[in-house]
Amino acid sequence: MKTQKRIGILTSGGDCPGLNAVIRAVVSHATLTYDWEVIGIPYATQGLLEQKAIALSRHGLDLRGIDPLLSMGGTILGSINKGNTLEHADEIIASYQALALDALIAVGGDGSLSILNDLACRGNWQLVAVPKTIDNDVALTERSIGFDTAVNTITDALNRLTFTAASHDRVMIVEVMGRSTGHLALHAGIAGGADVILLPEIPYSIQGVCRTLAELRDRWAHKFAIVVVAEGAKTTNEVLSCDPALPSLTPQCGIGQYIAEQISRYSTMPIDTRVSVLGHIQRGGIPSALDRLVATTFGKAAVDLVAQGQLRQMVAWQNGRVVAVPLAEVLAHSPLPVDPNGYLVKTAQALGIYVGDVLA
Ligand SMILES: Nc1ncnc2c1ncn2[C@@H]1O[C@H](COP(=O)(O)OP(=O)(O)OP(=O)(O)O)[C@@H](O)[C@H]1O
Ligand SMILES: O=P(O)(O)OC[C@H]1O[C@](O)(CO)[C@@H](O)[C@@H]1O
Ligand SMILES: [Mg+2]
Repeated sequence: MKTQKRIGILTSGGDCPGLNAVIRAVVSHATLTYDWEVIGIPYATQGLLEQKAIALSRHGLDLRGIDPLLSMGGTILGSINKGNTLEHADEIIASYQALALDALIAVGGDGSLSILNDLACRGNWQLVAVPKTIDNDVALTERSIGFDTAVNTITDALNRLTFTAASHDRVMIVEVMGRSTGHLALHAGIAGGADVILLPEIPYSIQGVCRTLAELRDRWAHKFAIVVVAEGAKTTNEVLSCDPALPSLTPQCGIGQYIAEQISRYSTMPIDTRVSVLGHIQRGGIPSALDRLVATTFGKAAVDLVAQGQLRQMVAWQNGRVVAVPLAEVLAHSPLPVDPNGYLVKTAQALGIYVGDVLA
């Protein structure tokens, strides 16, 4: 039996490919299967604060029947990863009632979901969460929307850099995103054939990096190399990853530039380095087939959770299936770090890739 509901959907945190695909799935399933009304809240908590609502319909953005949402990057609803949410918490909580919502589907990463979960607990909202983030650091799910596309983007960049590196016998240092975790660096580094992968979870030493580069050259006549460094990587000495005392670096300098300086300083042989900071290119592009699939199945499952009254749950990808997990448990274990003794790190080491100084 159908029960008329009015549900909201918002996207929060850094944008990523696949957000529009999840919006499409939620709107399709909620309207076609359940005959509910779906409204989009623009700019996450900012839109809630301002009580903004956009009516969403299954073919609302079509042009001559062509549906752009499945393959469009970014989010048509807009997103924020900063703001005055805490200051205006009471007003935001009240907006849920003012907008006459029966439930809210929040698509976000660990930061946003934690904020929204607090608001939901205080306001007794009917909240269902969908994990998205290129960082893949949301716990209890093997996949978050956007990660696969970002890994593909980085891997493509590594392929391109490999041939120019080889042509000039250079060491290419590629700085990638990930905040406090190294999932992006590790996955793309392995897939893109990196020689060195530096992660926040496994401290590195510059001696270890230089030793690897020397061995490549001396033992294998391999005169070029690819170094992938996560933006949050740390040294074994716990020193700041970016040394403001170095003349060419500003306090906000990237770790990629810092590693290049360190290689030049500590390597016993002359090494020509170049640094590429992939930046927000990693958040752009059309979603991969896998991200579209994950987004679509997550969107469908989130609507079903609302229908079943299973609230404060997050949809999750586990063992090739979509399941529901308690949001509080997810947040207690997020951001999820790379396991330094996990199979991916062991695979990288088995192939001779330097991944920092892992303690046995
Ligand atoms: N809706 C929001 N309102 C205000 N601040 C936010 C909001 N969403 C995120 N932030 C801030 O940004 C921080 C980092 O969020 P973060 O970017 O990690 O978002 P996320 O949801 O985890 O997604 P992602 O990690 O993919 O960007 C949060 O801890 C919080 O301080
Ligand atoms: O949009 P901003 O504020 O530049 O955020 C950048 C951060 O967001 C992410 O892209 C996703 O969390 C991180 O990998 C990166 O550190
Ligand atoms: Mg996050």
